[in-house]
Amino acid sequence: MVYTAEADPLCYPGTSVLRNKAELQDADALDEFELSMFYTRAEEPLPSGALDYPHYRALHHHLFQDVYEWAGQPRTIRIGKGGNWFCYPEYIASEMARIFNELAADNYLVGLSRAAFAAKAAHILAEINAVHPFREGNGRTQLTFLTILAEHAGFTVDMDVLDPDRVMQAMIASFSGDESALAALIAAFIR
Ligand SMILES: Nc1ncnc2c1ncn2[C@@H]1O[C@H](COP(=O)(O)OP(=O)(O)OP(=O)(O)O)[C@@H](O)[C@H]1O
Repeated sequence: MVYTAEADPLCYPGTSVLRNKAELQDADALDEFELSMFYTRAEEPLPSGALDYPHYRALHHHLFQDVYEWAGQPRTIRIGKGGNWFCYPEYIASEMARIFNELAADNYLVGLSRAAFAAKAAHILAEINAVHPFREGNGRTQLTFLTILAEHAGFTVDMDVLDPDRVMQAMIASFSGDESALAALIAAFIR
């Protein structure tokens, strides 16, 4: 995913290719490697945790540990997409703590109807997306976390229902405060 970013020490000089463990300096080759390692790690048992920010970071670390030294660590530069700037790095920790406190206060969305779960999960995901804690891999960590959250709340999930383009459009709408499309997608994804 292409970002608007400040001059980025995580990239190879003069490029927008992120430094990576395989030392791939070609963007397409890195995308392919990243995707293949992501799928491999996503098939493995995921780190367990308390559905909190450390757990969220552990998920990102698990999924991207083969590709990036900084897997699981928050970004330190400002980034945005399509004209939307995400949370400034100095506020990431406090914002993520606030969001996960909200989730805990809501009993991790346990005991809700499908529609109510979907609406609240859409809100949590929209908030996490607006923070965008990592330099890369946010979307995939969001969906992995959503799966864990849904299963913890007693739903079964069908990842195949999630069309990547529709997820992205819904996520962009949520950035401007309209979480309805995201909630509808989540409602269709859980049973
Ligand atoms: N213009 C935008 N405004 C807000 N959010 C956006 C925008 N464009 C994309 N997103 C969201 O950003 C997330 C993608 O972030 P990132 O590229 O770090 O993740 P990824 O896992 O590497 O990529 P992808 O989700 O495309 O596989 C997705 O949730 C996507 O819907």
